[in-house]
Amino acid sequence: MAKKYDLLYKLLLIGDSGVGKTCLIIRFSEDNFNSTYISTIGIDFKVKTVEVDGKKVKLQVWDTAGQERFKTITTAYYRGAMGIILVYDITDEKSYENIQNWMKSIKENASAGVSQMLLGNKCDIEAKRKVSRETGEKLAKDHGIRFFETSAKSSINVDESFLALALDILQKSSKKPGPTGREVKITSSTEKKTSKCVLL
Ligand SMILES: Nc1nc2c(ncn2[C@@H]2O[C@H](COP(=O)(O)OP(=O)(O)OP(=O)(O)O)[C@@H](O)[C@H]2O)c(=O)[nH]1
Repeated sequence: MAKKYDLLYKLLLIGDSGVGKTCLIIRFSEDNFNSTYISTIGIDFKVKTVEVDGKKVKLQVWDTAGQERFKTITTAYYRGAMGIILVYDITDEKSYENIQNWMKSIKENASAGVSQMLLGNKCDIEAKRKVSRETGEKLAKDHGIRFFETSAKSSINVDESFLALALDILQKSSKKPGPTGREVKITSSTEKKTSKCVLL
């Protein structure tokens, strides 16, 4: 029987409660969105196999509870992650300010050299925006990590961001990261989905 995947990557989403971590994972794994808010208790995961640079990569995406009371449980999962996705809500300044604390938590708990990425979610509700795109971009740039504004609701930059992180991990683990670089193969249509939010 043909092997179902070539590589298995464990990704972890962290960020304040209510920023949309669960919705981003559901959009990515099931292409679905539900506006009913059920706060995650502890930790959960979903899987999706994608194609990155000609390889079948099974992404095991771990969803953590943003609430402080679950911190001890969730930080225990940092160590096994190959990629960590930091999420804030563009309509909630506090969730953006707290990214610094989440980054500190990565330093304390994750493996050195873990690939990271910053997402400003809920970019579909521009009218309620409190954090500018430039602010998010700058923070990511200062830390040398990728940045996307996303919308789990309108399906903007969700596949693109997960695939970009998977590519980062693949390149990091590759023995021959030559100067020519490697390309991520995004098979879904990216044009119409990236209209509202800028992709770096
Ligand atoms: N407009 C809009 N609402 C969103 C988006 N993503 C999530 N939401 C809403 O935000 C609320 C919280 O979403 P969740 O995905 O449960 O948030 P979370 O970060 O997983 O929260 P915790 O599990 O408590 O850590 C829900 O009511 C969602 O419907 C988005 O892209 N746009």
